[in-house]
Amino acid sequence: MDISPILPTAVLILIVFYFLWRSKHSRATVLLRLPPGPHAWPIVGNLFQLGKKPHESLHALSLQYGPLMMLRLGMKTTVVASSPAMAKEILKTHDLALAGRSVIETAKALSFHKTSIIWGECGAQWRHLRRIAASELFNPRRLADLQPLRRDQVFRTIRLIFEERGKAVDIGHMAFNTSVNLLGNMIFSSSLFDTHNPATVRFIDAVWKMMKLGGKPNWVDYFPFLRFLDPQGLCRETAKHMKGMYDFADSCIHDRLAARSKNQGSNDSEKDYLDILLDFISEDFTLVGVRGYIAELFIAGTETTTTTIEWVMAEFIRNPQKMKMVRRELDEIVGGNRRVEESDLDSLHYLHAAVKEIFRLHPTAPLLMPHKAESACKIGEFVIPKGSEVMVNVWAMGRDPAIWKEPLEFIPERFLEDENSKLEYKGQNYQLIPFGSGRRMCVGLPLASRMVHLVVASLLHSFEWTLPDGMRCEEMDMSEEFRITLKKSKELNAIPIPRLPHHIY
Ligand code: HEM
Repeated sequence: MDISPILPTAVLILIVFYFLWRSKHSRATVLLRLPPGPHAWPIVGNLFQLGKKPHESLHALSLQYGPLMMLRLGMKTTVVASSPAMAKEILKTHDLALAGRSVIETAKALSFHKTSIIWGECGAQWRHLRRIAASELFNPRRLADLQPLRRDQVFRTIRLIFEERGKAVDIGHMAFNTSVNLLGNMIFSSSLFDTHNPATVRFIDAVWKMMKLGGKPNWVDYFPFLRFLDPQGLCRETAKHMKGMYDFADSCIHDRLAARSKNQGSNDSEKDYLDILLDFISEDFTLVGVRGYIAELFIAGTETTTTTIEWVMAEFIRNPQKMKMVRRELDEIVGGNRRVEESDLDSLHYLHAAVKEIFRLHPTAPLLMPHKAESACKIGEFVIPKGSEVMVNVWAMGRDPAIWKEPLEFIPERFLEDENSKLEYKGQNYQLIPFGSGRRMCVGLPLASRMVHLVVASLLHSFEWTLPDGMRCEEMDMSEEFRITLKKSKELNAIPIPRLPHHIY
C-alpha cells in the first residue's frame, strides 16, 4: 500500500488540531485575564503596601493600575473597584455572584457570625434576618411609632450639654452615647436601658471596646493557619467584650420573657425591637439568634452614626460660612422658641445637602464591607476568581476630580444645584454609595438617616459651637484614622453656647 499521502494528511490534521486547540486555549487565557495590580511579594503579597490608611493607599494604586485591580493580601486575593462604573458592575450587574462575605476571625468570637446579617452567607437564614430588619424594625410605620422615643433621647443629650454649658464637649463621645441610647431605647425601651444602671454602663463600655478592637488589622485574617495562636490576642479580647454584650442582652431577654408570660403583651405600636424580635422566635430563630441580633444592631448602628455626626459637626465648625447657612435654615424652619422635631427634617434642605457632602467626603465605611466572590465572574475583559475578596473604594470615588468639582472642599451647595441635586445615597447613584448598593446594602439606612439628621440638627439649632483654647477653625486637625469606620483621628472638642431661651432646654 502506498502510504505517502496518509502521512502528510495526518500531520496536516495534527497541525490543524494543534492550532485549533491553541486558539481556543489562548482565548481561554484572554477570558481568564486577571485584573492588573502591583507585584505581590512572596508570602506577604501586597500587605505592606496597605499602610495605616488602606483607602488612601488603594486609591493611589488605582491611579496606577486602573479602576479594577487585584492584590494579594497574605493568602487572600483581593479585588478593588475604584470607579462608579466598576462599583455598578460589582453591586448590580454581578450582585448575586459577589454578595458573599469572607468572615473575619474576630466576628467568629462566641459564634457571632452564625446568627449575623453582616457576616451571613446569602442564604435562607440571612434573607429571613434581613426581612425582619427591613419589614419590621426599619419600616416607615415602625420608625414613626418610635419617633417620640428618639426625640426624648436626643433632647436628653441636649439638656445634658446645656447643664455642662461652657465646658468643652468631646463631640464623638457625646454622639456615641447618644447613638447607643437611641438604639438601646428602641431595642429595650427606657425601662431596661437605664444609663444609671451599672449593668447598662458595662454593656455600653463593651460596645465601645468592641468598636476599638474591630478596626485593628488582624494577621489571622491574612494567614488563617495562625488562627489557633491568635498572635495579637484580638479574638480573645473580642470574645471577652462580646460576652459582656451577650450577658446584658440575655438578662434583658430573660426579664422580658418573664414579663410577657404575666401580661397579655403590648399592642403593636407600643412594641420595642426586643418584643418584635421575640415575636419571631422559631426553630430557626432561637433566643441565641435574638441576642446575636441585638448585638449586631449595636455593632452596626452605633459607630457608623457616631462617626458621621462627628464629621458633620467638624466640617460645620471649620466652615463658619456654611454654619451660617445651616443656622439660617434652622431658624427659618424651626425658629428660636422650640426644639427640632423629626417632622422638620424634610424641610431642612441645606442640612440634607451637608450630610450628603459628608457621605461623599468622609464616608463612614470607605471600602464598604468586603464582599466575597461566591462564583467567578467576568467584568469587562477581567475575571474575578471565585473566593476573592471584593472591595469598593467609595472614599476614592468621593474625591475623584473627574466626578466632583473641588472634591476636597466641604461644599453642601453642590447637592442643591444642577444635576447633583437629584443625587441620593440610597444605592442608585454609584458615585455616592456610603451605604453600599444591591442585596448587601445597609439595611439600617432609614434609621441611620433619621438619627444623623435629627442629632445634627438639634446640636446646631441648640448651641453655638466654639473651639477651646482660642483655637482658630483653620487650625483644626481634619486627618482621618482607619478603624472599623473612618474616624476623625483627633477627637473634636468644642464648647457649646446655648442659643435658645433657657426654658426650652
Ligand atoms: C451613617 C450610618 C451608617 C452607614 C454609613 C452604614 C453603612 C453600611 C455599609 C457600607 C454596609 C455594608 C454594605 C455592603 O456590604 O456593601 C452596611 C451594612 C449593614 N448595616 Fe449599616 N450603616 C449605617 C448605619 C446602620 C444602622 C443604624 C444599622 C442598624 C441599626 C445598620 C445595620 C447594618 C447591617 C445589619 C448591615 C449588614 C447588611 C448585610 O450584610 O446584608 N447600619 N452599613
